[in-house]
Amino acid sequence: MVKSEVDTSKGRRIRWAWPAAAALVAVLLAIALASRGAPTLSLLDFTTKRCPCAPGTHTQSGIVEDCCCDYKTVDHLNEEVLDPLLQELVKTPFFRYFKVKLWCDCPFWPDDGMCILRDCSVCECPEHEFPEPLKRPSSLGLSSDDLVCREGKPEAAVDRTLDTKAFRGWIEIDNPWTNDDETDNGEMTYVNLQLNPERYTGYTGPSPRRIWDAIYTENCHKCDVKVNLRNGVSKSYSRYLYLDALALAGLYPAVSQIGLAGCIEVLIEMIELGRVGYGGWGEDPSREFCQEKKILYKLISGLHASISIHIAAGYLLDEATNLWGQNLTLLYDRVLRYPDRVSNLYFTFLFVLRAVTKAADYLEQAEYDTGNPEEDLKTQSLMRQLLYNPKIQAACPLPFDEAKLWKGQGGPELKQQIQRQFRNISLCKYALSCILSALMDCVGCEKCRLWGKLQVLGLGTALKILFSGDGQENLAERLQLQRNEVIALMNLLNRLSESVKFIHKVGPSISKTMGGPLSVPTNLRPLQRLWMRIFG
Ligand SMILES: Cc1cc2nc3c(=O)[nH]c(=O)nc-3n(C[C@H](O)[C@H](O)[C@H](O)COP(=O)(O)OP(=O)(O)OC[C@H]3O[C@@H](n4cnc5c(N)ncnc54)[C@H](O)[C@@H]3O)c2cc1C
Repeated sequence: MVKSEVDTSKGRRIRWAWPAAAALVAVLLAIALASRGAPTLSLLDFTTKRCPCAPGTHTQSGIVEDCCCDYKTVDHLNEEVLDPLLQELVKTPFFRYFKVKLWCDCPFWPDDGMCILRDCSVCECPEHEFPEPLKRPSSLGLSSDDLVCREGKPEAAVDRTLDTKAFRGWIEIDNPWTNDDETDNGEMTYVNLQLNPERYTGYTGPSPRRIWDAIYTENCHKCDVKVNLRNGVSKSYSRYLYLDALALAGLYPAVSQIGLAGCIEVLIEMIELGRVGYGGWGEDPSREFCQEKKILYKLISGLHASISIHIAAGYLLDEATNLWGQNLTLLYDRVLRYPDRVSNLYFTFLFVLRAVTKAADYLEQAEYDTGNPEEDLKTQSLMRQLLYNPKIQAACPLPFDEAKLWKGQGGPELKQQIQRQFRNISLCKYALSCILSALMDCVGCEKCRLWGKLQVLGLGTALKILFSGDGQENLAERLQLQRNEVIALMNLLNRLSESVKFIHKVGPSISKTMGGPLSVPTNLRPLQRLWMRIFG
């Protein structure tokens, strides 16, 4: 009897609940459909309105979070314009060689990384296969057929005394944004990237885990700057030394890193403190700091997702038969089931694309000289097609709005605040590039280290372009990029473009088979799942 009463009351509750739930669902669906049906920013909107820099959601529809283009447009542009151009571009002699220091000491902990595959090792370029003008400006140049490295060949020493002469207008000085000394030719080697695809290498376990952990936990908060003045006075500052101000004051040559353990410690010998131009020592900007930190996190997460996607796209399925193919389970487990990682990949892609288009005038004027006029003309033409592409300009003219993102509430303090924030990100950029670059020396797998270094340099270059000043004005005159930075930037864009293309192609069907993104747990009731699908 009692039981029956309970059942009855339950039944009543259910009967009551359904009409209410149905009404609720109807309302929610109407709202959801209205918001989904609402036009995303059209091409025209971009030309007439300010970029919304959408707060976005972590679903792969609508506007990419903190960016100015929607997913659909990005996929479309990538497929139609970016991917075909980039695929061609990275094959050109100019973009397929990368100068890198492969044998490095880890400044943080002894290298315990073990690489289990032959694929871990990098094919370096024998001297005779490296484009002549990169060695001697007077040489005749090689046909594209000669520019082929053969995998498995022993590393050969290359003549490294060439870059400054071969690339007029390109500056070959030590890059303060990286941990490597680019002028140290004795340690640098040239690598043909085409022969060293980024794919599965078998580098797993505690070593890469520790590096990723370090990458995610390092941030600008930990950057202490120690300043030793000539007069013997030593001062410590917590990250608020404006390194950009020092750069402007021409003090970078006097800056030397004296240690990288956990933070950046910089020894600056200055004749007089007064030489530090505008800005000087800053006050605590921590209140404005989180947005920049968020951006840096998203960039790293996007890059990490891209690396995982390349591992999944080129996986050694059967070592015995050397069978390579796609590992879609890995793709799902590491990337697709986390919508934020996918969204961070799109964010990073748009961020780097914005840097490339922002530096269009500079990149167009740069010399792409490898001594093979035919190939070099092709490189230049591909760059132009990419930099001034009407489809990109119409559909996604401002992939990421670096100025808008840090905009405050307005008023007279606005400009000052933006300037301060630019300096923060500059310092962050320094920390990011420097620490990440140093961490790359701890990557135990050579091929992973190659691509890690290239992509970190590419990210650092994008940050440098976007935040070297506070506007577009005279960027081409102000900006100075090294050849290797441009190579890294465009190859990074290509890596990201390939990743976006791959998940756009296979993502939806895999998510369907594997059960959708993690944010919608499978143990939820249908209504709860519907709610989560609509509102995240
Ligand atoms: C610089 C670098 C380059 C590498 N290149 C290669 C390569 O070319 N080929 C190769 O086979 N291996 C490469 N590896 C190793 C590879 O990235 C993985 O570390 C390895 O495959 C082990 O994967 P895992 O499943 O332990 O997760 P990992 O990818 O190592 O991830 C570690 C942890 O980070 C978090 N995480 C993972 N992805 C994201 C994301 N997108 N955003 C936020 N958090 C995330 C998760 O908590 C995860 O458990 C590289 C490693 C490094 C550090």
